[in-house]
Amino acid sequence: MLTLLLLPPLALRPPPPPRMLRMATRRPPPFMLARRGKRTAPASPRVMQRSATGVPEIAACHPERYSSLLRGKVAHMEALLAASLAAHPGAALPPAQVFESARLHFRMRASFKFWREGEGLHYVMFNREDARTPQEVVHYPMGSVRMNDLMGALREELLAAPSLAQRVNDARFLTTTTGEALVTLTYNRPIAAPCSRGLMWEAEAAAVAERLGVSIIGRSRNVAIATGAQTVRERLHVEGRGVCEYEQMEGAFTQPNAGVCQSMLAWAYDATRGLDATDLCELYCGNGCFTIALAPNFRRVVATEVSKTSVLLAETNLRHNNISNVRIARLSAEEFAMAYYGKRPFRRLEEAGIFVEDFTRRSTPSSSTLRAPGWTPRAFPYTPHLECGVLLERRSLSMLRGIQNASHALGGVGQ
Ligand SMILES: C[S@@+](CC[C@H](N)C(=O)[O-])C[C@H]1O[C@@H](n2cnc3c(N)ncnc32)[C@H](O)[C@@H]1O
Repeated sequence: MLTLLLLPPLALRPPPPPRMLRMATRRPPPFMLARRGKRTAPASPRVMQRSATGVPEIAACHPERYSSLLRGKVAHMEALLAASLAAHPGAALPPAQVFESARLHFRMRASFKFWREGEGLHYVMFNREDARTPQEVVHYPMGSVRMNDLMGALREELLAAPSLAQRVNDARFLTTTTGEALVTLTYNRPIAAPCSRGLMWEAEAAAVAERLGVSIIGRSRNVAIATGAQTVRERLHVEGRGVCEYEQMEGAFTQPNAGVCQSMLAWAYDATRGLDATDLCELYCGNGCFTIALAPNFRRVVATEVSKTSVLLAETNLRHNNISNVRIARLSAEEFAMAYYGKRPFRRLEEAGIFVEDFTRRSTPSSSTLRAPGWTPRAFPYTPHLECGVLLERRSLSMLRGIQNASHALGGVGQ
């Protein structure tokens, strides 16, 4: 049996303080203070912080520190995995394959809040520890070049277009390596009605979208208006596998770092070569990012995903890539486990043409065809996160648990 674990990114930071402690230090809500007869101090006005470079520390890249930060993360992960495997003789950790990220302009998507100061409109971000102090982002060196170009141009357009700027809350950029871009603007006002100056959002947004060469989607309560395509098309070059194409959509998960994603897909493709008599079960398949890259290596693939939008995208992506040996079901991983272990049947599986009994009974044990087990960390540049792919050969379940425990020991996951 093949187990390809793609561990979610791990937050290499100390565990949070115990919950009780945090609750004890929290201020009581204002109504409680009023009832006790105390005065509620007015909240101090929030002031936007600017940095000389236009890049707050939270968004800063430090290319000169990248290599040592990555080495530290890999060493930390190696120590955790080695400790977990120590009780299993013969289960030595093979060397990691490490894929480095571009130092700058590696993120294909990002969102920014808007902040108003007089007539001005600014992109801002907030530190995790201080959600009240907006930090101005003039440039975003982590973001793709296309995103950075768009940020300035969109801001200028918004300042000149009253119906677009009025009560705009945030901007979400989704860009691709092919130069396509989708911009989503969210609003605290109904955008289907004219703005206070009598102008319609859709008309102004369509003109701006054309000038910027993007598609703009506006979202307000219960309404979404698109000026053009609602998806962008990404093309990833996966070494050994060729080009994989993906429709992507704002709001449905996409790998943020396209360059590292290509490396991860190439690693996973290479690690699973020679398994064409084997079936693959993929949980959390998203828009089919790994499914499409790996499908040619397997006889059949069953992929599950909980988000309806992602399932639709994955099905579209299978068609675009001419893949016919994959069935996708909208099922949570927990539901799939229930079906797999015979605890509960799910009509959604049958509707997707997946018969779990058939899948489990006819799967071919594959350990004899496996290449050397391996693992690969990939970095989230300048953050404490690390994402690992691990190829496991089934020897003992307790060893598998050891690796799972290593990830839990890191104090949770984060994206
Ligand atoms: C980090 S994304 C990874 C998606 C995909 N594997 C990729 O690499 O692009 C995790 C995905 O799991 C889905 N998800 C979250 N909780 C889930 C659950 N309990 N069961 C199944 N899917 C879930 C999310 O909708 C999301 O698409």
